[in-house]
Amino acid sequence: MMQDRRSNCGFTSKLSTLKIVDSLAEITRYKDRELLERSLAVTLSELFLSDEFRFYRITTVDVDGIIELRLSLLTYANQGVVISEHQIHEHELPPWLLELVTQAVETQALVERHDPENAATHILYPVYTKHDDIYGMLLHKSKQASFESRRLIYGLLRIYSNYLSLLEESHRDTLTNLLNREILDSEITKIIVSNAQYHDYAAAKRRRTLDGSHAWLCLLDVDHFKRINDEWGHLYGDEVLILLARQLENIFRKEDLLFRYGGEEFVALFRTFSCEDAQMVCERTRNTIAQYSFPGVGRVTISIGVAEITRQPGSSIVLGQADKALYYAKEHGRNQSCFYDNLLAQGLIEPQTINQSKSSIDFF
Ligand SMILES: Nc1nc2c(ncn2[C@@H]2O[C@H](COP(=O)(O)OP(=O)(O)OP(=O)(O)O)[C@@H](O)[C@H]2O)c(=O)[nH]1
Repeated sequence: MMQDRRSNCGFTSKLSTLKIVDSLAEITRYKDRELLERSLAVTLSELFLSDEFRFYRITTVDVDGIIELRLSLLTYANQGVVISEHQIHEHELPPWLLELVTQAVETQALVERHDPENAATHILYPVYTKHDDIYGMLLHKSKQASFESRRLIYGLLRIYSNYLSLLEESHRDTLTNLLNREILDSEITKIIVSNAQYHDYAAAKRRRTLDGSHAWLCLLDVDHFKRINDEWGHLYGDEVLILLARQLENIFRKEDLLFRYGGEEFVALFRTFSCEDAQMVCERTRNTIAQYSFPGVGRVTISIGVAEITRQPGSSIVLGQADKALYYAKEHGRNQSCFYDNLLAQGLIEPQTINQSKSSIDFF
């Protein structure tokens, strides 16, 4: 009986054991989340050759007080062929899928639906974070899904999400729980690489083939932080850093990335549709912090240096440019935000060179 079911789901027991071991090794080979998801999709479609897999990321957005679910397709795999991530809009999704997702979110369990037209079954597996929130959904389309195949996929997804949690933890700063600098470089590089695929970057922006948005790196540094440590002690200094991180999380949007970059330095990566919007974001950040009363310490200000991420030859150049703007802000009164391009256009600073980029950043 067991043998029958196994051959139903398309693999023999010996081969499948080897394949599963290989799959586990493959899934846990990557540190980059996107590669991890890709390898999961490839693995599943190699194990179940005639089936289709789609991996969706689920996010929630607050639209005028109503929480809406948003899906983006991270990977699509069919017979080992993987098609990469793209954002999808709700109207592109069949109504049955939205219904299935809602059911899975409500029941927090695997749900499925028979598709008589294609004589197939759609099985939707929720994927959880370590806090038991639903992080994504795996949609498996199969003509012969068995009990064992469901168990196996469920098990692989658990391994995947446990590994993802470990990875996420290793990317977090232990004091503030923001992202740490280890993955900052790769996040900047991803933006540079995606910009670089356009030969005429400026024209691509005008035509909105780049979705019209600008990507910014904002380097924030606490003013006179040494004085806080000296006057109140390191524990209070640490508390300021923790509270500042929470403030930044409130100010920036969920999709923006926040890092603790050094001792009292933070980085935000965010997108806006115009330079003015970016200036507004930075000023709002600076102002909110300046008005916040840190328990026991009182008012604390920050200085901000900003660089646009375009097609610089490397992440250290972007960081160097933001650092140069930050240095200018510090030297000219602190508690202000300065943009590298504006300072350069006004002749207030010299262009950042590759050699400077290697040495100008402080590490902690
Ligand atoms: N409490 C605490 N202090 C830290 C931490 N990391 C770095 N520091 C301290 O942060 C201080 C940074 O001082 P400086 O680089 O001189 O800068 P600043 O006093 O903020 O002065 P400006 O940046 O010029 O406004 C040093 O005293 C470091 O010891 C940390 O994790 N916790």
